[in-house]
Amino acid sequence: MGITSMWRSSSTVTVFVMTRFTAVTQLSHHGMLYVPLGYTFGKGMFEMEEVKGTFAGDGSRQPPELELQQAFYQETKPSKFNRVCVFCGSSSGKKLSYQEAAVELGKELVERRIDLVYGGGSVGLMGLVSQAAHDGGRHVLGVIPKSLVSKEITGETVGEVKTVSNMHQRKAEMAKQADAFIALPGGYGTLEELLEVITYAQLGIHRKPVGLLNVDGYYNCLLSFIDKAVDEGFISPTSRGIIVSAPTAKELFRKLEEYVPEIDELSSKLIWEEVERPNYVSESGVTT
Ligand SMILES: CC(C)=CCNc1ncnc2c1ncn2[C@@H]1O[C@H](COP(=O)(O)O)[C@@H](O)[C@H]1O
Repeated sequence: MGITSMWRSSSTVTVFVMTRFTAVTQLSHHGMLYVPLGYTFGKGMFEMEEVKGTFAGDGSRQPPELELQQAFYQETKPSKFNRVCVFCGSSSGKKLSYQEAAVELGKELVERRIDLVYGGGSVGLMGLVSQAAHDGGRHVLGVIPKSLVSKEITGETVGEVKTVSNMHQRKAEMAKQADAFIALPGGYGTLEELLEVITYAQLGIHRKPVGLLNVDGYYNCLLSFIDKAVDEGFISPTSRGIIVSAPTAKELFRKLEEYVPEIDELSSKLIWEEVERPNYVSESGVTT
């Protein structure tokens, strides 16, 4: 049996959320699984007029069309991620393969019904990945510091634009919005964003997967350097495992979907105040 919509028990959001949390433990106690539908189903998920999820043993009550659609959508959701953050070059790079990989990644987001958050604008690989995701009907969120917002600097952002005060806020906002991170080829900006999310994962501040799209071996030198740092005792083998890499978007997603975070024993004992990790707590309040 599936419960295809959660119920509203109170006019206050806090009590509503608490009701949902306590309900989940009740359902588990009775051996039932709670699989969220996700906002991507659209307005149909907010339909409250009709009672759903009750089935008469004699077959006298059959599920309505909307309920069947919800169940189908839920069962066929091709990814556990709802929104992925992509870091990539504000330049296009010299090889066509980098540009093709950016478009390919955008199309993979579409195929897996995953939305995109990125640094905004239309320059370089950033423009290609966002355009491909947008063309395929995904929600695209570009987060731009106000100093870069001018179209002469970063071009036009497809989809929604969120303007923030500075580069720090941009990273915080992108991280908060995403369930996972992927780096395409890029320069200093891409490396800086990538290394921050790896460092934060190492410290146990978040548990979101981090993927490196190693197009045409672009990141081979970086990966070799990181292996050297492991050999020389500066990065633990456990922390080496934070970086998931693959040459194609498809393979990378397969690995990211299976990724199970492992944190060094010392880091797992650290307690981070919410104020130190606001950027990794999603809107729903659930830290991943
Ligand atoms: C003045 C100027 C060069 C503007 C164009 N430059 C940019 N436009 C948009 N995002 C950027 C820009 N530079 C760095 N970023 C951020 O850093 C990454 C790209 O930097 P890079 O090109 O790899 O190093 C992106 O993920 C983005 O979040």
